[in-house]
Amino acid sequence: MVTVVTHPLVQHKLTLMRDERTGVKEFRELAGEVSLLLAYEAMRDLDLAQERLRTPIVEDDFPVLSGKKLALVAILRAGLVMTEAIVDLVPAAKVGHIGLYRDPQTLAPVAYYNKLPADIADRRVFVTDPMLATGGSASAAIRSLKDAGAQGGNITLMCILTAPEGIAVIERDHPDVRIVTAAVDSHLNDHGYIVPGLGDAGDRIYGTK
Ligand SMILES: O=P(O)(O)OC[C@H]1O[C@H](OP(=O)(O)OP(=O)(O)O)[C@H](O)[C@@H]1O
Ligand SMILES: O=c1cc[nH]c(=O)[nH]1
Ligand SMILES: [Mg+2]
Repeated sequence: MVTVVTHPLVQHKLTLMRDERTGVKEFRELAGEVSLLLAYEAMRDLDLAQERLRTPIVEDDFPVLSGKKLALVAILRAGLVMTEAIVDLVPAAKVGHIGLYRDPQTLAPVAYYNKLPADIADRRVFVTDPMLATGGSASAAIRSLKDAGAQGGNITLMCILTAPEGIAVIERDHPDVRIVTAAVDSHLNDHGYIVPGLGDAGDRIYGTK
């Protein structure tokens, strides 16, 4: 299932990210802001329980988060900027890291790091990567989460921008995983970049080009 967050704030900030004139500092800030807004939607169905407490006025029951604990899992490098923003919203979440880069020739994901919370199987997992292009990186990351015991139904993939090709790969490989994104763009170009896209997210976040 794909959820596109059409909120005007998200769409406006995404347009600023697409603009080639947007510099590193602003791009990084925008990526964090959009991530928070995507998290607001992605976490809409978190369980609540009633807790009894006293306000300064009366005693009553009030909602608190309950149910499964959360994990945020960043696909390095670019996904880091998303988890770092979102963890402020859910400070009790544990954070995992999956290091993958996309081989520029073959576009296949190359794994170089994996550190996940030991109890990942018992958590709701929010995987972050700004870009879902061919889908190879996200599919491999979700595979390693499932190998570590996470259930597909407990995994949400959060991407700022997606391509139809990447969505098709996730729906084929991991039909039980939900995708939350700000936009589904037109297609991939011959180099596997999203069109119209926003360029190379990692390079724009870290200024490496
Ligand atoms: O869907 P795919 O075709 O796999 O492409 C998307 C991947 O490419 C980018 O990472 P990149 O390989 O540039 O690594 P980086 O984050 O370290 O820059 C992006 O952040 C995704 O992880
Ligand atoms: O358009 C794209 C595709 C893959 N990775 C990016 O950062 N951008
Ligand atoms: Mg990159």
